[in-house]
Amino acid sequence: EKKKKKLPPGPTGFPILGHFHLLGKNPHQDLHRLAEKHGPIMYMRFGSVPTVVVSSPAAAELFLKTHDLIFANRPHHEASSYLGYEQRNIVFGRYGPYWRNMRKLCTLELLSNMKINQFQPMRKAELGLLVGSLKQAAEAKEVVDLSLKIASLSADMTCLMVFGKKFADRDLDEKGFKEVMKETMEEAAAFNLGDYFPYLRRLDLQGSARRLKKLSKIFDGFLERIIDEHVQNKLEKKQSGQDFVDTMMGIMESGEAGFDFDRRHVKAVLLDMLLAGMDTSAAAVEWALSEVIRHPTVTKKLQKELEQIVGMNQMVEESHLSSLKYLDCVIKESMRFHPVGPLLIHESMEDCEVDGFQIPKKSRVLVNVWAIGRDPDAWKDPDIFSPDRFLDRNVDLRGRDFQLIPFGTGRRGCPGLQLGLTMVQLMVAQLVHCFDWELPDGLLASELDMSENFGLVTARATHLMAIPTYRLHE
Ligand code: HEM
Repeated sequence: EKKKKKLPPGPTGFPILGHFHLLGKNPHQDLHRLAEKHGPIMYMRFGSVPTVVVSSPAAAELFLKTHDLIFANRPHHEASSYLGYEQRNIVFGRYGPYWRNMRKLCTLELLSNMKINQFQPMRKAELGLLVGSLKQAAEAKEVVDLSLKIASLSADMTCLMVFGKKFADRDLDEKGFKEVMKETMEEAAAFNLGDYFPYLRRLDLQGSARRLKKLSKIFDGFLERIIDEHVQNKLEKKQSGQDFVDTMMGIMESGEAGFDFDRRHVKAVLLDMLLAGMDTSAAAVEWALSEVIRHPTVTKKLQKELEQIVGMNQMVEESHLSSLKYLDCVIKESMRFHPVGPLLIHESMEDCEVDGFQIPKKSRVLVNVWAIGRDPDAWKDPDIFSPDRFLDRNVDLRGRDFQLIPFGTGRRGCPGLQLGLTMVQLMVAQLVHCFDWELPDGLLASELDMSENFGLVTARATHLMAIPTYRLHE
């Protein structure tokens, strides 16, 4: 009862998500014992699917470390059929040799430290372009749509790495990149009846299959054009370097993969990199900047650190990042407070027993990262944004400490962690170092709307508009 009062409501607006709670009669005394020992765990049935919601660091450790292998599967999701090329991708892929091989391939060819470093000059150039355009806006004292700018920068960086070139907004579809991405994330995140009542799937009562089909057609056409272009360039020997598409096509043509690998697999993994990388990084930057703007003392402290480490005569370089300790605290605090993946969605591969509690095969496990980040037993004053809490506390966000897991952890943890973190740290540092930010229409920083627009898998910040003033010495 005491715990119930202290815990916040869950991210989807479900007041029970943050709590230990059972629907109906409780046949599971073992679950009570488990929850008493490890903190809030909820067990219920959504339709025909047994579902466990885990909302404390200790319980998350049980599912993502102690029993990681058993819970390393992903459940069926309507979006996985359409956007995951029938679960041929990594994000929705079923645990097994194919998923392992694909993940290894992507880590090696795109997400390794060596590959990330290769793209450092590209990130510097792209960020330089953004700073240039913001400088012009600063001279004209214009209001800037920061959300849009950040989303475009993240899209450009991701496309350059994955496809070897940038695209105009309308190249994907007449609605534009950002709009299609937004619709896709919303569909992927939506609660879908068919996932819990399989016999309703064919009726498509919510119309999500129809909408997902339409979206997947847009992406498929776009990816087909990109692959054709790469094939053509290779035939005409027009190409300079080798990008991720060339590498994937090379593996497909050589037959060296050692597992089924055709165009559908190439497209599935290209779409993964686009969908998993672009929106997450942009949302994380948006949240962090919004919090920095809302807290002038945090802005001052961060700017002071940047002045000392980087100096007022130059922009931030990636080589500075490891020395920016307060920046590290700001990003950690922002990810604790606003995880862009508030619920990790896993599935049990077999019947198992977790500390005395029986969990059947194909149960869904939702790790409530949002509630864990606000667990009063793990965090002092969890509802206050305070980066300073990390100054004297060695808490890591890479999956070692279960009270802070914005990238997940274990077998299904984010393989793009290093790339995503680098992009987020660099963008936030640069935008705070080069500019002071003022909100338009005399809006006070404390009045900035921070209401969280949650879906099941992503959380978006509200639109951030602001007026920049350039700070660096010419
Ligand atoms: C700030 C940026 C990012 C955040 C916060 C983030 C967060 C996450 C989270 C929470 C998961 C789910 C983990 C789980 O279910 O246990 C995930 C999975 C994944 N992420 Fe990221 N991510 C980010 C950037 C990226 C980038 C840049 C890429 C690649 C270009 C990427 C690729 C993936 C993939 C492929 C998966 C699926 C892994 C699997 O199912 O095996 N992410 N990410």
